[in-house]
Amino acid sequence: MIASCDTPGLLPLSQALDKMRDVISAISGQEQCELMQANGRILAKDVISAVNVPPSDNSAMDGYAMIAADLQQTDTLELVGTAFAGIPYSGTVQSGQCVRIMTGAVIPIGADAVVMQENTVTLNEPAKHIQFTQFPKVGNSIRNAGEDIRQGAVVLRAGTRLKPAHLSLLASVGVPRVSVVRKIKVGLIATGDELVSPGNTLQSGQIFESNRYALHAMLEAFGAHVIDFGIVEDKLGSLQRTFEKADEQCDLVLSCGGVSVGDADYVKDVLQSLGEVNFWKVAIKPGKPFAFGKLANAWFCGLPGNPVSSYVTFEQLVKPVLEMLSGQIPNAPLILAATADCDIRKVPGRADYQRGIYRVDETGQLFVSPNGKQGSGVMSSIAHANCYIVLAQDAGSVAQGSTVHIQPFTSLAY
Ligand SMILES: Nc1nc2c(c(=O)[nH]1)N[C@H]1C(S)=C(S)[C@@H](COP(=O)(O)OP(=O)(O)OC[C@H]3O[C@@H](n4cnc5c(N)ncnc54)[C@H](O)[C@@H]3O)O[C@H]1N2
Ligand code: MOO
Repeated sequence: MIASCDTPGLLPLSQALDKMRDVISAISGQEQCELMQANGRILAKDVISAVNVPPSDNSAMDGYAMIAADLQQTDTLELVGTAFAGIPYSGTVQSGQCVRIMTGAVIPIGADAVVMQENTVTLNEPAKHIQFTQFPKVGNSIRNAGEDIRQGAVVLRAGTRLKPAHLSLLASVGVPRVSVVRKIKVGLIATGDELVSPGNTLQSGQIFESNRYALHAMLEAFGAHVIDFGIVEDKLGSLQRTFEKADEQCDLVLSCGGVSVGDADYVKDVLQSLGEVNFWKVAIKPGKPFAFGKLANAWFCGLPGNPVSSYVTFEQLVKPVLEMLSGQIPNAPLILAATADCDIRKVPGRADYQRGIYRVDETGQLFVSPNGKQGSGVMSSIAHANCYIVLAQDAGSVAQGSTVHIQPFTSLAY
C-alpha cells in the first residue's frame, strides 16, 4: 500500500529523538589535542584547575597601592617603590607609605587598596610624595586571587564543545592540551539514477546532485570525519555493497534519497537486510520518510532525497545523533516567539519547519514571514531564509498577527 502524504501514526519528532537517545551511546575513543587546534572539539574529560586565576591579588589599575585606613588621616603619602606586572615590590608597605603600581602587578605586602593615578597628584620631581584626591575602601581596584577560577574547581565539563572563549579559559589555568573525543566517522551516500555531479552536462531526465554538498559541509562544521561514497545507482546490489563498505569504516552512515515508497526506493530494504530499522517516517514537514536504524556496525540515518527535506532532517535529527555519538552536552535549538507578518498556511498532521525571514522592528518586536515557495525541492527557500518557522504537529493555518515560534539559523550553527 502506498502511504499518503499525511499518514496517521507518523512518529512525532520528540519521540523520534527519544528513541534515538534510548539506543545510542557515546563512542569511547579519545585523543590528545593541542589547545591551539582544539576549537570545535568535544572535551572527553572534565578539566579541573590546578591553580587560582588570578594566582595572586593584583592591581586593576595603573596607580598607587597603600593602606586604605591611612587616607582617613591624611591625603599625602610617601612614595617608597614601584610594582610592575611580573616584577613585584619586594618590601612591605608601612603606614604612611604608598607604592607606584601597574595594572596586573601583585599587590605589595601590607597594602590593601589601589587608587588610579588620575585621582592623585605627584607633589615633587622626582616623585617623593603623592597627594590623593580619592579616599578608597579596602579592596579598591584590587582583583583577588581566585576570583575568576578557584584551584580545584571544574573549569569545563566533559561533553563541552570547545569555543574560542573556552580555549582562553583553559590556557588561563595553564592547560596546554586536552583530551577530546575522537572525530565521529560518517559515511555519506547519495542515491538516484537521475543524479550527476556538477561539471557534467545533463542528459534528458538528469539533475545535478546537490544534497551531498550541504550535508558534507554541515558534517564538517560539526567536526565529523566525512567519508564520501559519492552517488550510487538505484540498484539493490550496488546499494547493498556500498552500505556494507560504509558500515565497516564508519560510526554513522547517512544516505539521502530512495527512502520513500517508490519502485526504486531501496534504502529501507537494504537497511532491513543488513541490520534493523528502528523507525521510519517522522511527523515533520519536510522530511517525513526519514529512516533510522542500525547496520551491523554503524548507526544509520536515511534522509529523504528532496533537497530541503534532507537539509531539515539533518538539522533536526542527524545533528542530535552526532551529539549523542560524541557525548556532547546537547545543544537545544533556540526557540523565540515572533508575530506572523502574514497568514501562514499549514495542514494539521506534521510539525512544519517552514523557511522564514524574521525582522526586528524599531520597538524591538520580532516579526516573521515565510520565505517564498515552501516545496521540499525549493532549495532557494532555505538558502535565502534566516530561520525556521516551527508550527506544531496538530496546528492548522496561522492568521497574521498570531504568535508563532521561530528557530533562528544562527542558533543552529555549531
Ligand atoms: N506516494 C508517495 N510518494 C511520496 C511520498 C509519500 O508519502 N507517498 N513522500 C514524499 C516525500 S514527503 C518525500 S520527502 C519524498 C522523499 O523521497 P525519497 O527519499 O525516496 O527521495 P527520492 O525519490 O530519491 O528523491 C526525491 C526528489 O529529490 C531529488 N533528489 C534526490 N537525491 C538528490 C540529491 N542528492 N541532490 C539533489 N536532488 C536529489 C530527486 O531527484 C527527487 O526529485 O518522497 C515523496 N514521495
Ligand atoms: O516530507 Mo517530504 O515533504 O517532500 O520532505
